[in-house]
Amino acid sequence: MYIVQVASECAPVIKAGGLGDVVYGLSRELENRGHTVELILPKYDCMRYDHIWGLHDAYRDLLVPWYDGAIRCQVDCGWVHGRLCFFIEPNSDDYFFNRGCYYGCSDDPMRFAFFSKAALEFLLKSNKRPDVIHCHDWQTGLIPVMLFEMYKYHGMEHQRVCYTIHNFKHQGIAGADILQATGLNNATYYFQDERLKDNFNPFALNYMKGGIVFSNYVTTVSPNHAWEAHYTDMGCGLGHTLHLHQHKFSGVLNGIDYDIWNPEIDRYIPHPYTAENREGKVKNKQALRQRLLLQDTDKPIICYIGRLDQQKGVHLVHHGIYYALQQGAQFVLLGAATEPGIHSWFWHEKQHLNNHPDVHLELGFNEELSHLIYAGADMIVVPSHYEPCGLTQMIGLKYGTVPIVRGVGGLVNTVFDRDYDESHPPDARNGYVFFQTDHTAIESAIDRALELWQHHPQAFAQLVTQGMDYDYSWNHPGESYVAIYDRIRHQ
Ligand SMILES: Nc1ncnc2c1ncn2[C@@H]1O[C@H](COP(=O)(O)OP(=O)(O)O[C@H]2O[C@H](CO)[C@@H](O)[C@H](O)[C@H]2O)[C@@H](O)[C@H]1O
Repeated sequence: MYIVQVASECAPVIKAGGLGDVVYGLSRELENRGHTVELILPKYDCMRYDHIWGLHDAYRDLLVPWYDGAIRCQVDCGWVHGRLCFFIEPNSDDYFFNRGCYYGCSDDPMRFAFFSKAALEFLLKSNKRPDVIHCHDWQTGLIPVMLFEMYKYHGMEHQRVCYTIHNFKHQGIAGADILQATGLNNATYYFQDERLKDNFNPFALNYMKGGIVFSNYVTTVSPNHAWEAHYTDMGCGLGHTLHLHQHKFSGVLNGIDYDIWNPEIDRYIPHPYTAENREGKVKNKQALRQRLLLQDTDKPIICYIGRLDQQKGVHLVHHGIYYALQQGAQFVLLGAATEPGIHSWFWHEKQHLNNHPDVHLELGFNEELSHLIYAGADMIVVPSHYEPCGLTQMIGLKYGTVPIVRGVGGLVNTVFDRDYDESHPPDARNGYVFFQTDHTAIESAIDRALELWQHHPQAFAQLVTQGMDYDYSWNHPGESYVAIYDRIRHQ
């Protein structure tokens, strides 16, 4: 099969969070299975060019119709750790992707509508006719809309779209001008309940809703979150739309790329280790302390790695830091906030705790450091408010870092409480789960983990082994996506 992934991120060249990991990991798995995969991405000025090999011109003078005229684009192509990627660079005064950031601009809906249009135009003009176009998140929600309303009539009638939602919170909301810009026009047609009209704001168009309505198949990134999005407020207003399209909607649990996230071969950690021999993990813990200037004591290290966002339960992360210190543990946090309020909150905490020998808060994005933290910490907290899948708990498991998670979304599908999970026998449990959002809930889960670490080291080691034995590779999800592609290809 010939599959084209269109997304706003692909790790490690463009990574703001888990979307990048998934786009890269799934693409590699599909190629390993013998399929042809290409990726279409924006050419951001701030992406990691050091991760692209052989960047060269692929298509010059791609004229992308936009409003009444056209924007001239250049498409470059190169390999990102073996994946063939096409990067779209528009030449216009809008500087869509030359902003020094991936997201966070007031015209984001316009920027990514343009990217979606350009991606389709590139496929059309370069005569690429994939069996499946796999689109991700709101940024590419307009692709199936434009494909089936416009491009289908210009030679792309056989292409099918699989649309994956990684985060229902961000849906891409725009006004009627987007219809003129993209050439979809016909406002009366698109401002219909069964098309793009936002379910709550009658004057707005919703890209993600468009993605759900027009795609041949829709997934989100875990079975439990598929249920939550359909039946609870976690669908952020799209529950009814999902209900109407339930025949083509399901949850596929993400995988982890074990070529990148694997303590046996991880090039960012000084001491490799395996589930059977974890001496390296002890040394990585020392290396982590040295790197972050933490005191060398006989204490467990609890970590948090992730975006600092309401989604991630920041108030519980914050409480977790102080509670861990109070209970005699060390704490390491690596996170970046886009919301100014959260950023300044954690920045002040960092100043406040700066001279504390048992805690380090690293505010910013640092891929290399994240590997050392996964390898050196004993436990990882993921107290999310909601979590479509969650990768950090799965990476933690692979690195023998016991997850302490809130029982929501994909966390429920991947972490099984050592003491209370009744659906798994004791030798298949791998972490700690709490459900409420108050302080007591996370405290009691941390207490249980620390108690085991401090007083029953052998049982803790056994729990680590059980976690490391789990297979959250792309193997199973890869199979599921191929089945979905096969199903829609023959429609
Ligand atoms: N400051 C930092 N420095 C270095 N690395 C950092 C970092 N902050 C985060 N990361 C890395 O980014 C990834 C984050 O994964 P998450 O599952 O938390 O994704 P996120 O919430 O962004 O995305 C959404 O998409 C993913 C993928 O579908 C879903 O798992 C998730 O639930 C959903 O919210 C991990 O690889 C982590 O190590």
